[in-house]
Amino acid sequence: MTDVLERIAAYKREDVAARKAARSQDAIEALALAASAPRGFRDALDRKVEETGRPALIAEIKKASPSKGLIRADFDPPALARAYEAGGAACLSVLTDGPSFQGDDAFLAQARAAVSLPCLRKDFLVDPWQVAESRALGADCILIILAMVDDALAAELLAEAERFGMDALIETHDEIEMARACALGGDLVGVNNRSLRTFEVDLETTERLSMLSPVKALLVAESGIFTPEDVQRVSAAHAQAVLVGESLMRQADVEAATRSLLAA
Ligand SMILES: O=C(O)c1ccccc1NCC(=O)[C@H](O)[C@H](O)COP(=O)(O)O
Repeated sequence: MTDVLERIAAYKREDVAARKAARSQDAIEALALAASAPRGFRDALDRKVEETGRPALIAEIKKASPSKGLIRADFDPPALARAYEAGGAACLSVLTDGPSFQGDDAFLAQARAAVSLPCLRKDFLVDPWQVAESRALGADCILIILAMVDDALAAELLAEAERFGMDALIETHDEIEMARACALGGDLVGVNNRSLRTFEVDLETTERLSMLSPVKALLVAESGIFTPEDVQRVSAAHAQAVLVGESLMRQADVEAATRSLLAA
């Protein structure tokens, strides 16, 4: 039986093939180079940690997910981006995948235009062409999910991100992926507390893997963070940033909820 990650990878490959047929590498590179300059994503996280002495927040704009269905019906990316910025987020993560997350490429540009925060394009990269596309859409950072790509493709995605002046968040979920992240040499490493195959969420994943992360990398704890105590817990395990979606997306007052989450 295929799991959700395999299903997503399969439709992404088809989608990318169609997008590449419509826009050559040269055409997408021209758009990437014409996009407004990248905002330093890792630098913004470093600055926030320095300024507050607490983990920095990557706040996610997420309408729906495969594990939870519809999360927020009243969905306005620019308003959500402004609420996150006012509440103290360091960076944004914007889901652009349509079939599984009800995302849209346009959400990224809309959210980014509303704030001065750097933005991660949260999507599933299976082809280096998507890095130039992400930059063309305005992304400051891409996501490399090691569960979805082999080492050669991960290295290509990372090199493309560097070529376009972007950051790359390298996502891991187990010891083998963390060893692969160390070998890749990126400086922004995430531990996803959610298994993207079973949807099981456990903050112990961050606790287990954090000591294995590359020394020079900033460590991001991703998924399943609902309370200030959860932030404290992953901070005690040396996470310097948290990536939070659902718990903030479900609040009526997103700005106040963001501030409360960071108040610990
Ligand atoms: O969220 C899901 O159900 C999901 C399923 C399959 C692949 C990826 C998935 N989520 C992507 C993420 O990593 C999360 O959106 C992100 O870490 C925020 O998580 P949360 O705070 O738990 O919404």
